[in-house]
Order: sequence, then structure tokens, then C-alpha cells
Amino acid sequence: MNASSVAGKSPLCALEKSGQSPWLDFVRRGYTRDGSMAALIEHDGVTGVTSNPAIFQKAMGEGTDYDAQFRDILAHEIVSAGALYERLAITDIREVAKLLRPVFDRTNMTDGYVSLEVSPYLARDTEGTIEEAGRLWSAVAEPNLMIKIPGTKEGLPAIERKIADGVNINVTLLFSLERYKAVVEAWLSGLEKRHAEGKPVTGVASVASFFVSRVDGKVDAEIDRRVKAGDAEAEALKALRGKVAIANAKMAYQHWLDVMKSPRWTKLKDAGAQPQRLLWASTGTKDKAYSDVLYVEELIGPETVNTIPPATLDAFRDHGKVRESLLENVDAARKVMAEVVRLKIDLPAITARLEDEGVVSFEEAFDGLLGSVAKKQAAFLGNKLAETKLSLPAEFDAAVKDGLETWRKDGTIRKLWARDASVWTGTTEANWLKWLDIVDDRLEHLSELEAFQNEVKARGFSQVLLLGMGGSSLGPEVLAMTFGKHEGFGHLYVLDSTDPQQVRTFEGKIDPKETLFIVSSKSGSTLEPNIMLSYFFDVAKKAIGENAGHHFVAVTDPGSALEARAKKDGFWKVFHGVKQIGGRYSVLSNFGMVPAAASGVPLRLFLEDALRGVRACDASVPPAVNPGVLLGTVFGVGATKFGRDKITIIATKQVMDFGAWAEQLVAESTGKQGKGLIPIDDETLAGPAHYGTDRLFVYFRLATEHSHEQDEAVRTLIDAGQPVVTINLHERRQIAQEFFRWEIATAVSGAFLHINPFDQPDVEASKIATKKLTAAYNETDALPAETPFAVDGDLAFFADAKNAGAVKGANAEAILKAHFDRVKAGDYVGLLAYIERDRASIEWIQHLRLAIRDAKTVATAAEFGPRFLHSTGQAYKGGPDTGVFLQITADDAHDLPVPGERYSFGVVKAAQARGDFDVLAERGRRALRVHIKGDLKAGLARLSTLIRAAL
Ligand SMILES: O=C(CO)[C@@H](O)[C@H](O)[C@H](O)[C@H](O)COP(=O)(O)O
Ligand SMILES: O=C[C@H](O)COP(=O)(O)O
Repeated sequence: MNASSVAGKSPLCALEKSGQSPWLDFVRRGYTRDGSMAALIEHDGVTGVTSNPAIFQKAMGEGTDYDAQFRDILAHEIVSAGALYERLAITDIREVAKLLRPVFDRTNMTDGYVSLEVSPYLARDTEGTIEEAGRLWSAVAEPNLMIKIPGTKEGLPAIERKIADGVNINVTLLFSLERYKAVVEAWLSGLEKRHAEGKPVTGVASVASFFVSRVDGKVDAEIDRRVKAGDAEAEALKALRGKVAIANAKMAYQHWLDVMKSPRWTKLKDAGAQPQRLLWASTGTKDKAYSDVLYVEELIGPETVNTIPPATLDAFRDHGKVRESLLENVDAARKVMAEVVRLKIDLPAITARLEDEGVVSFEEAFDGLLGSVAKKQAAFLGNKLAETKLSLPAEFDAAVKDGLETWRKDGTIRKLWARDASVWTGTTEANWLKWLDIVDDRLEHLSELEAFQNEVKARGFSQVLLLGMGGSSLGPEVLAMTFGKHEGFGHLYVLDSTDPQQVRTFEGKIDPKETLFIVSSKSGSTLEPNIMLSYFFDVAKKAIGENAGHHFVAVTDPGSALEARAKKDGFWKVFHGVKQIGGRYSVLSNFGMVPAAASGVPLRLFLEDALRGVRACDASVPPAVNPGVLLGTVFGVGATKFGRDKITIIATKQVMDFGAWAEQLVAESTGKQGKGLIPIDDETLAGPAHYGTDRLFVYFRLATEHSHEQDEAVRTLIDAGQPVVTINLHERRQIAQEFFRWEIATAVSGAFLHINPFDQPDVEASKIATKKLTAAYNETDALPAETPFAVDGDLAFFADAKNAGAVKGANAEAILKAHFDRVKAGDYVGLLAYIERDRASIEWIQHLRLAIRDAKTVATAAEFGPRFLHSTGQAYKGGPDTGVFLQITADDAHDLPVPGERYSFGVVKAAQARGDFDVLAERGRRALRVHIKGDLKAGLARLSTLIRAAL
């Protein structure tokens, strides 16, 4: 695009004499900065500039013009793609505003404006538009700015309101005379309101952008269709080709002239108001059969604006002719409009469609723009963001792309962030979404957490023992396992069991005089943390005396029973959780951050990393490049369309505990109403032959670890057609961003499954069943009697009548064989062991699960009770009926009393196992319980031998 070399000689300059302001429908940083824009203003008489999402898409989506600012922002801040775009756009707009400022001053605020449009996603959202228009107006802070608001029905009240607020408004996306009239009404009312409030109306500028060429585009197509179909009025129709848009515009101008004569306007004018000018937009010629300057030459008239795209501007400079065309042949234009009616061209329908399509096309341009910004951002951030690689079979990959596209079209990620429950089941979901803001919130309150961290360090604890279950323990466990011990801080231990031996083992790991105890329970009423607290408070009291409470902190939701108990027992501190965050989504709230602080995790770095995850998954980041939506879509599509519902998490060593947290999140969130994802964690990787077609692998990989063999094994799976998502972390701390990404992914997969990912009805059910049993114990000093349906040596078998009937056999091996014979392709086997979770039992259960996997080619879960009850237990009971469960219980070699209760830890654990089994049976699951009597080690060895023989 060239400016005329001789000032004042460009035909564009002649437009000014006819009272029309030529504006440029284009912005680009390079163009502003290399003097081209200034030359247009100086030599071609360009007196204004407009931008829109499509213009910015081209500007920012291509080339390197914006790279320097990208780098600069990203070096100092953690921002979303939407915020980045806005910063870049605001810089552009301010630079253009400065170039136009002399015009603005010279014309006494009549001209010299640059326009910035509100987000196109808000075109149907009055309140959102009002808020954003105000925000952008303040952010740009230039008097010659115009905020563009679409003239949709929803835009009208926003236009009136912002005019009344004194904001310059460019009303865009106008196609019909009717809507234009409504816009004039909104503008006048806005000014009147302002005037009535005693505020100045001088200097409140406005234009109404009437789109021209798009009208011809649609009308001409309709004419061509009818002519082709042999319409009897073919000649009359053809005569209208290329005429309707201009006639339509002329009618708008006539209306404007009437308004300018109205007493209503005169009053405002006398008060110092300036007219809202008509602006011709969409003035580039689309139909090559027409003159390339048609929509400039034919629309020239006093007090109007034409915003001209670059190519049309060049053409007009080259051969444009200026005449006052707008007032010419007005009667002929009226006749054109009458013909439109006579020939039954449904102009109202056409303009309504143009508006809808206009909104959608700007949304799409914005999606494209934000997608490019997000991609560039990820490239500039490099190793600061974990990478995601999808290796999916073609059909699966195509379905994921479809799923992402649907999410994009429906704007679902924005709905999710807007807490719109219709994303899921439209029930209580909106009450459970505070985790979306928790990282920002914790960063805002970082000083409190840091102060606590310093105090903990100063007190020099050698150990930190966290007592909690599920959402209150698994996140802290990941921190402990991933980061290990930090210099100057105690070792973080996490106890989440009622197994007496395990409680005892943990007691042996600590010196109560040197231990900080963290009791974590959102509800404050969960059985396990409460009895663990009773036990360890007693231990501490014996070691420390009356001040034992000073070694305890509680993390709990405000007003819980635990909070009351903490106060009563003189706890050092109570930290609050957020009620609107469910346990499994709470790791980045105080439930994760307090143990992180106490164990010396660098809090700011950790939270900033989490924030990178939050921003990467922001509402403004389109699905295809939004890591949370991407992962959630793969999960959702995999499960619903391809039966790949066993989310098999493979991890490199240093980050492997993440799987234990992720399995709770995924299983408890999605496994309900007979649907859901079954996470399979820590199942040693094997060759493709060991896997069925129900698997989806997630390879969670720390790039700095040596993982060549695992990489190769994963490659073999991919080559064999198994779907694999590889998540590559560049450093361990990136688990912080993964926490958030998996939360979004889980919520997204919940939408695909049409379930509420924030409740856990079946976990509650087994808690109730357990409570009944412990209550019975308190009354009778015994759990209700139970009778095994078979006994073989040290093994006793229990089941409900239906399961017992299905697994009948002469001895243990036959029973186990009958049970495992029920496993079929697509099922999974869950080993649910209510024993101490120590190295030996982990090894035992791992070996056994692999034997089952390899014999049956099914997924396996190796879980310890009662830990899993607060985790995968939900999906086992409420999810798809594809689980075959073997519950393993045992006599406790040594029991432990629970201070203040009649029951012991052993009794509680037994009640939990029975409650668990009862609910599994109630849900019709294939389940069998085997109880090991006497020596556990010998019993486990025998059981393993028998199962192997039975497979
Ligand atoms: O609305 C304004 C100015 O107010 C313009 O920037 C407007 O968005 C553009 O002229 C149109 O989007 C261009 O339309 P088209 O040439 O793509 O049909
Ligand atoms: O996952 C959450 C567990 O069920 C524990 O709940 P809580 O934090 O209320 O004790």
C-alpha cells in the first residue's frame, strides 16, 4: 500500500472536500512503525483507522512484527493468550491513536479516531460487553479511541450505557435499516441520559458502521439462485444485481438526515454533542464483475466515513473518482428497495443471517488469532511449559479433532470458565469450581504461606507427618515423593491408612518432639483423619506434655468439627480450605500448599509454575492448543467412541507418584452412573501383546531422567496402534502445572461423559456402610457376625449370595478360578488389599497384578484399603460394570486402640472393608473377598500361588 507522493493530490484527499472521512480498515505493527501509516495520514488524507478480530488475526498470526513484545511480556509475566493478545492490540491501537492525534486535535474531536473491538465472544452478552468496553477504554486511555461494539440486539443496551458513560463508540456489524434505527435510538438515549445527569456531551464521539458489500454478496447469490431456477422475474431480478447494498446504505443515510433535523437531536447538539456519523464498512469489492472502487465511489456524502481496506484504498488512489454520490438518485434507490420487496427477496432474513454469520466469522477469526498467539507463546516459553504429544491411530485422531472443533464452535471452554453448569449435567457443578481461581488466590496470599514456612523452618522440625485421606493426602504425597526432603526442613510423611501396622510403622518413623503434625480434612468429619489425630495427639501428649497442640496444624474447611477440635486442643494453626473446591481438586489450595510450605517446597516458584498451567488452560485458549481441553477430549472421545476407558498412566521414576493423585481425580470424578474412566496406575509397561483395545496410555515423562528403555517400549506400543499421549515435563516442578491441567482435563472429560465430575455418590455410600458397622461395634463390642461361604486352610472366602453362587468351588483354587473365569476382554481386575502398604506388600501385589494382566490380557489395578476408598473406589462402584474385584483382608498381627473409642484401628479397617464389599455387591459388581488367617506373609504367598494356578 502506497501513500500518494504529492500531498493533497490523492483522490482520497478529495473525499474530505465532500465531507467524507477516509479511514483505513487495517492495522499492523510493522506498518505503523515503518512510517507507512503516517504517510497515509499525511499524503492521502486518511483521518481514522479501524481494526477488527480478522484484521488482528492477519497481523499477529503472521510474521515476526510482534515477537519482541511477546518476549518482553513473557519475560516478566505469566499471562493467558487472551491477555497477551489484548496487550499487543492495545499497544498497536495506542500507537495508531498517537499518529492520529494531530487530526483529532485539528478537527476538534470530529475525526482522527482509531477503533478497537470488544471480544467477539461477547456479541450476545450485554453485561460482558459493558464490562469489557469500560476495561478497554481505560486500558488504552487515549481520547481518540473508539470502542467497537457489535450492533446486535444484546449490544444495543451496552451501546446506550457506554455512550452515557462518555465512551466513544463505533457500532459495528450493522446490515439492516431497522437495526440502524435502533442504534441511533440507543446513541441518542445514551447522550440524553448523560445530559440529564449533568455530564458534558461534548466530545462523546460515535460512528455506526453499516456493512455494505456483504449485503450484495448475499442478495446477488439469492438472485443468481432464482434466475438459475428459471424464476419468471429473472430480468427484474438481474437488474437488482450489485444495487441493493448501495440502495440500503442510501436509505440509512436518509434516516440519518431525518434524525439530524429532529428536535431531539437539536437539543443535544445545542448542548455541544457531535453527530453519530454513518461509517461504510465492508467496502472492498468482492465480485470481480464490479468496479474495484464501487463501494467508495457510490457512497460519498457529507459527514460520513468510509473505512477502506488497503487494496481498495490503493485502487481508489489510482483511479477513484469523487462525486457526492450519496444524495444522488435517492428515488432510484427507493425503487430498488421497493423492487426487493415486490420480488420477495427477504432482506430482513438476509440481514439477520449476515449478522449471525458476521458474529460467527469474527469469533472464528478470534479463535484463529488466539490459537496463533497461544502457539507462539508456547514456543517462546519453551521448556517452561510441559509438552504434549498425541500419538493416536488415525480414526481416533480424527474423532479428537472433531471433538475439539465442537468445543471450539460451542465456546465450551469459555462456558466452563464462566461456571456454566450446562457444560455437564446442569445441576450443582457451578458450586464446585473455585479451583479455577485458587492459584491466583494463593499467589495473592503468598506472604501468609511464606511466613508459615519461615516459622516452620525456624522451629526446626525434623519430620512433618500429614494425616489425611484421598484429596487431603494424595497431593501432599506427590510433593513428598517427587521433591524429597528439602534442606532445612523436616521429611514429609503422609499417612492415609487405618491399618494398625501401618500406623505403627509411621509412628516409628517420627520423633513426636521434633514432628509437625498436619491434620488434613476438608469436611473435618472423615473417620480416618479423626482417629489418626486421636492416636497421634495421644502420642504427642505423652512425649511433649500439655503443649502437644503446638505441634499440630489443621487444614480444614471453615467451621468444620476439626476446626473446633483444633481450637479446643490448642493447635498451633488452622488453615482454611475453600468449601467450593472438592477434595480431589484441592491440591493447589491450602490442602497442598500447607504441606508444601511445611516441607520446604519453594512456594513462589511452585505456584508460578502452576499459574503457567492455569494460563495455558485459560478460557481464551482455543481447545486445539489448550493442554487441558486437549487431554480431556482425548479421554472423553477415547472412552465414549472407542471404548478406550482404561487410562493407563506410565511414568518415569521421579514423577511416578503423580499417578496416584491423578487416578483419584480421574476415577472419583468420572466413575459414576455406570460410566467413567478407569485409571490404571503403576502397572509395569509390557509389550503390545499384553494390552487389549480398551487402553489409552498416558506417558508422563520427566525429560531430564534417563528413560531410553521406557521410551522405546512406548514407541513399540505406538507402532502397534495403541493410543499414547506423551506429557513431557522439563523439570519436576512442572507437576504443578500438570495438577491444574489434569483438573481441567478431568472436568472436560466429564462433559463428554455427561456426568457431574464434582460429586462422589458411591464414596459416600461406602462411608455410610462403614459408619453403620462401627456404630454397631460401639453398641455390642463386636462387628456383626459374618460367615464365610468357604474355608480352605488359612483362607476364608466371603461374598454376597449372588457372587458366592457364581464362584462356587471345592477348594480355594477352584473358587479363585471361577472368580477369575468371569473376567472377559475389556474388563479390569482390581486387587483391593486391606493390609499394610509397605515395600513387601507392594511388590506382592504388583507381581500378582502383572500375572493377571498377562494371563487375561486385561487392565489391572493394585490398590490398598482404605486408601483407595477415597480415590478409585468411586469408579469401582459407580463406574462401568467392567471390574472384577478380589478384596484381600487379613487378621491383624497387632491391633492399636483408638483413644477415646471402643473400637480399635483394626476394627475400623475391618468395617471399612466390609462396607466397601457391601456396596460393591449392592451395585452388582463381580467381587470376592478372601480373608487370610494367621501369618500374613505365608497367607499372601499361598494366595498368590493359588491365583496363578487359577488363571
Ligand atoms: O466495522 C468496521 C469498522 O467499524 C470494519 O473494520 C469492519 O469490521 C470491516 O470493514 C469488515 O469486517 C470488512 O468486511 P468484509 O470486507 O470482510 O466484508
Ligand atoms: O478425597 C477426600 C477424602 O474423602 C477425605 O475427605 P476429607 O478431606 O473431607 O477428610
